[in-house]
Amino acid sequence: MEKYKVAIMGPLYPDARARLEEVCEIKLWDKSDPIPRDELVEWLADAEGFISRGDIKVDKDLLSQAPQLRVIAQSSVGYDNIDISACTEQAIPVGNTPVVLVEATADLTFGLVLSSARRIHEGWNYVQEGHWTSRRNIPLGVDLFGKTLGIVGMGNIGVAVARRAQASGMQVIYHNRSIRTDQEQLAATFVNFDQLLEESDFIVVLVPLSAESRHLFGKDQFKHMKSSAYFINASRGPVVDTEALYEALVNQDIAYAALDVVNPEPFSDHPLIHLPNVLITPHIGSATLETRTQMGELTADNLLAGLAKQTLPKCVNDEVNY
Ligand SMILES: NC(=O)c1ccc[n+]([C@@H]2O[C@H](COP(=O)([O-])OP(=O)(O)OC[C@H]3O[C@@H](n4cnc5c(N)ncnc54)[C@H](O)[C@@H]3O)[C@@H](O)[C@H]2O)c1
Ligand SMILES: O=C(O)[C@H](O)CO
Repeated sequence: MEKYKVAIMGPLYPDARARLEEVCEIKLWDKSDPIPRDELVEWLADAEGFISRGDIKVDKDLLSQAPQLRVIAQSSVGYDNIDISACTEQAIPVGNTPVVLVEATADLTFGLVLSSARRIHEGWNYVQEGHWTSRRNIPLGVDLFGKTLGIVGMGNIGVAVARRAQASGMQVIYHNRSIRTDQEQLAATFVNFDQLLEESDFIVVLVPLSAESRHLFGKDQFKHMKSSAYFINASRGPVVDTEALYEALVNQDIAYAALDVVNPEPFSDHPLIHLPNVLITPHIGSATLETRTQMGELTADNLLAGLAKQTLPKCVNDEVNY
């Protein structure tokens, strides 16, 4: 049997790789920098399947140069880098990896809440730098118990973060596109956006990036928050206006920011990094061995289903899912 031609933006985990190699002729880009656009265009000229990556823009122009393409899969739940309507127009189903990454991402997100509130990383730096001699004088942290956590984007990961917060004795309020039908069971209260900004001691952001959510958090929103508020973003960097966040932290309009995602990524020379009231991790929400392995498997399942013109297990544009 002739093998399917596929272009894959790595990493590609060993189990998924073995399955794909059985039926696919693979071109694999496994460098951490994104593939140059002209090289990608060349790769896609005869590709039937494509595993894309969040740092690659999949737009109309790219799709128009990929005449054989019949499925795109991506190892992430977010797909803001892909023009979904252009894919739908070309009858290309797009597979993503929701659900399998929920618990790992919720752990990291709540880890940011906990680490920033209790200054865990600062404590470790203090010990490592040899300052723990007789007395400790690092800034005091704050309790989680009895505080209010506001979640913006109460989807799969938001709900899993709420469970963790409730176990620590926090009250949970949330703002979402719509009131959740299971909110009684979640023991969380829907509030409007302004109310959430005003009442939360900790704000966790977990909305997908869209035209509506781009710069959802800017100068006015930070001014609306408590000056003691902790702001945690684990969604996408552009949901926040980075310069406005920097100003809010410098002016102490808010107390602290903990970010797993920033704009731009990678992020190595912005003054935000040098503020004392910031904690940044390099977009590692789902980065555990078990979870990344499952994401790799689901991505392979989506790709293989699309190549075989079958229904994708997880499809973003269901209308073209055969
Ligand atoms: N940091 C990481 O490594 C990491 C890992 C996984 C997901 N994410 C990000 O987290 C996002 C959420 O993932 P999920 O699995 O919970 O998705 P989900 O679709 O289950 O939940 C998203 C929720 O946000 C709500 N929403 C959408 N737009 C909104 C808006 N403008 N205002 C308020 N609510 C809005 C939706 O109604 C939904 O309930 C992803 O889209 C991705 O960008 C980041
Ligand atoms: O959307 C996701 O799944 C994560 O951000 C991984 O990129």
